[in-house]
Amino acid sequence: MPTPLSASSAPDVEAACAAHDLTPAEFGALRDAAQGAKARAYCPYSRFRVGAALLTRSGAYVTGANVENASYPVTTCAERVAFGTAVVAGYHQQAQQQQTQADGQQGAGVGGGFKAVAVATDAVGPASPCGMCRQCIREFCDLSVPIIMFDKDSKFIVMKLEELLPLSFGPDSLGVPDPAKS
Ligand SMILES: O=c1ccn([C@H]2C[C@H](O)[C@@H](CO)O2)c(=O)[nH]1
Repeated sequence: MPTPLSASSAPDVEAACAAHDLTPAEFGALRDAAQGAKARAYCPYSRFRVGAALLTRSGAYVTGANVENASYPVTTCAERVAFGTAVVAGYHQQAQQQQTQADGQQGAGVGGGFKAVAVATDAVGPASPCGMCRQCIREFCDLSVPIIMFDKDSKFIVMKLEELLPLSFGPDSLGVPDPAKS
């Protein structure tokens, strides 16, 4: 995690929801899911717990926590655990929904991409996703998707992906269909 951001200008929940097309219920559920996932973190080396929660456009919540390793670089961040889980469940693109249904599996609630990302830590002041995680989010989310960052006291900051990762490189840069737009 980079240096915690200042939460002094944190907007209140209602204003944040209005600005980012979320309901207060969704906002609360994202916070609870991210903080719940944080409690599952496996981080015996850093002791820095991180939880992530994704709200899918179909209304599901998918979570992840950081999973560390004695070989430090093998560690996976909470955000990337959450996206990996979501991809396997088929939430990342509309095309996956069709494929999943074609495979004869449960299609309900699957597909459609993501509406918001939340990250929770025990830091004083919200901490923001690392560069690698920003790039991972970029793979699957619209640039307008809000990233909500909660600190240990649930103080938060919300920023759009395009603010956290300007001039980003993504699937479209390689001429590949963008999962967030399919
Ligand atoms: O965006 C980030 C940045 C860091 N971490 C984790 C990795 C490691 O376990 C711990 C300290 O870097 O925090 C995350 O989960 N997400």
